[in-house]
Amino acid sequence: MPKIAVYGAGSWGSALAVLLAKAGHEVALIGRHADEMEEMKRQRENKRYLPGVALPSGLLPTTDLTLLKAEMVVFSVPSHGVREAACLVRPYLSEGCIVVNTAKGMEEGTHLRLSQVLIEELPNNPVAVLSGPSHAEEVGRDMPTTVVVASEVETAKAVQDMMMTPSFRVYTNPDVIGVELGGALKNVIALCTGIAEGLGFGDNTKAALMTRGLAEIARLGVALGGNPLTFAGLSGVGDLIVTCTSPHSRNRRAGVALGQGKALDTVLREVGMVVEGVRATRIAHNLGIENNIPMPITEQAYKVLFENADAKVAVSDLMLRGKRHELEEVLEMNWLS
Ligand SMILES: NC(=O)C1=CN([C@@H]2O[C@H](COP(=O)(O)OP(=O)(O)OC[C@H]3O[C@@H](n4cnc5c(N)ncnc54)[C@H](OP(=O)(O)O)[C@@H]3O)[C@@H](O)[C@H]2O)C=CC1
Ligand SMILES: O=C(CO)COP(=O)(O)O
Repeated sequence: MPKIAVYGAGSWGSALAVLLAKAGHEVALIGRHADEMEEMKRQRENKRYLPGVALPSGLLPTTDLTLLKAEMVVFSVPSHGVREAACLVRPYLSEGCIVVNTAKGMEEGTHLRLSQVLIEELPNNPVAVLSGPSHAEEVGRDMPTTVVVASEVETAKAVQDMMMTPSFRVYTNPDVIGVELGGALKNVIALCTGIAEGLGFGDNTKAALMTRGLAEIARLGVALGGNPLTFAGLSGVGDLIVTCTSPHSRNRRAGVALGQGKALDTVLREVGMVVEGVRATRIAHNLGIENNIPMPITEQAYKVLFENADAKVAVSDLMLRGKRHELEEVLEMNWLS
């Protein structure tokens, strides 16, 4: 069985390492704190990030970077750590080893997608992206899950072969841009549906935010080169649904607390894990302006997060926007032609 290394021992890295080890691979789960990895090795559990999930015997928790010499390296560090992590692991990777990014975000400052960051830093390695509706808590417990891997065809198929199990169904899609942007931008909308929930609004409001949120994700995504149909797939609407509705979602939970009136820094401290939607809101706001793409929901999220706007006023501003045709972009931009 091929050797696989997972770099980043938070919730997602741990769940994927469990999945891959159960599939029969020899897996090194590489974290950055020796004491925590030793404890994980002793307890056979990641008590901080994935409590209640036993680590199978084929999974080695470690800080030993030499174990990155593997056939596939899965990157599971938050988006803001991806470039630093790529530089750190570079000397240890075998040439041709597939690098799979599983973080959902973009790089602040450059506005690069994370696969672009990895390609810049790891030019000798094929890079793939794994995305889709997949909470660590459920993957760690073998609950049926479907995801998508995006890259050039042969790499995507190799990742599909290595990762697919009876409870983890992996589809391929060549549209790397669409898959990555769907995964990064849904976090903004999940924060917003959480805020609506925290304000005491109901399912109509959440469905409105999800549907019109998808419209603006696709609008920006297509302008940046994504395939419109990808946004109707697992990494688009699929991940949007799970993140906006699941009790596991950190973005949704952070939104609920914000809607209840807590301050952003308090909320981030309380969640205690990465809330990618905060950075993604800043990035999407800037990308919308740069590309002249209307992003009304993102715009209001930006005001609430970074300009102290009242969330209730933000919802009301969205409701009072000028009249529009529902399928404006589809008709204007000939998406279906
Ligand atoms: N959790 C989930 O269900 C899913 C998460 N994702 C995505 O995966 C990515 C990681 O999320 P997740 O695992 O949930 O996050 P967590 O907050 O659970 O864990 C983050 C992990 O990354 C480590 N880390 C942070 N910065 C660096 C760095 N620069 N170098 C090395 N390690 C670092 C943290 O270490 P330390 O403890 O030392 O800070 C921690 O182990 C995110 O982009 C998320 O959107 C995607 C699908 C599902
Ligand atoms: O991307 C995810 C599930 O597909 C995880 O979402 P959260 O980061 O909001 O928990």
